[in-house]
Amino acid sequence: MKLAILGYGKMGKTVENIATSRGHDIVYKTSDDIDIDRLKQAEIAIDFSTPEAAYFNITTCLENNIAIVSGTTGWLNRFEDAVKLCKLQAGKFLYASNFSIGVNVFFELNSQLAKMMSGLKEYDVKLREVHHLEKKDAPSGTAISLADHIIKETEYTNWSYPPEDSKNLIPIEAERKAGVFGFHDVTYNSDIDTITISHNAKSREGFAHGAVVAAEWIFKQNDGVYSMKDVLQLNSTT
Ligand SMILES: NC(=O)C1=CN([C@@H]2O[C@H](COP(=O)(O)OP(=O)(O)OC[C@H]3O[C@@H](n4cnc5c(N)ncnc54)[C@H](OP(=O)(O)O)[C@@H]3O)[C@@H](O)[C@H]2O)C=CC1
Ligand SMILES: O=C(O)C1=N[C@H](C(=O)O)C[C@H](O)C1
Repeated sequence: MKLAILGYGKMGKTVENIATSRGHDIVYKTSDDIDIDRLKQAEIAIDFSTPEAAYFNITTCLENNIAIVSGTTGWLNRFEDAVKLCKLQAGKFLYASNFSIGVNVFFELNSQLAKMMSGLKEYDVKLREVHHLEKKDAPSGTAISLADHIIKETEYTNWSYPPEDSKNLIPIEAERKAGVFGFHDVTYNSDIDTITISHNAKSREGFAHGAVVAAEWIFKQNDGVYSMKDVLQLNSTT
């Protein structure tokens, strides 16, 4: 594929390595506003930019008939607008708060655990995420996805960050620590015991590999709005 990389930072560079090793051509990469003529040389774009830039990057791709895969977090208040534009343009758009296979398995586990815990009122749930010091947004997109999946299966109505003491809200704690690529845990606590599930990323490779696999996958699909669930087809009951 002829690939554009929008956001040539830590993730953009990792995507470049993996995409090149899988035989793709990087025809355009930028850490700045898009040059549309150069973007149009690509068949598909992968965006790992900033919360401020992502919506513009995604919509620019859709308006120019370039399939777009985005992993940028912290811009989701505009997600539905991007979906509408994708449908209007008959484009291809895939977003994931986390592209790693392990986290997508963890998402399934989290949903199944939430379903099991939903009737057990003696337990309270809490989420925690730890990331490197350069991360711009908090809480992480992955933590928000985990919270949204729990809300679907339980009577919690929303999440809180910074954590609030409320029965209806899932508290999310965020910590910033040098060298952490991405750690998430979900804990159910009662007076009797504690249940915790966690995921720890050992590098950025899993995120970048998942994004390139998602780009290869969407390249072959008809127009539409897709997620990693569509790409991975994980065998789950949720
Ligand atoms: N979904 C997933 O699996 C993952 C998602 N992420 C998310 O991806 C995003 C990027 O993460 P990371 O690579 O670590 O961050 P970096 O800060 O290392 O990279 C972001 C890059 O975007 C550049 N940038 C700034 N403005 C624009 C613009 N208008 N268009 C294109 N690029 C621009 C920045 O340039 P400059 O430095 O000059 O400002 C920088 O090079 C974050 O939102 C992060 O949460 C990260 C890992 C996995
Ligand atoms: O900024 C990061 O590094 C990461 N961001 C994503 C998020 O916000 O969930 C995914 C991963 O945890 C790494």
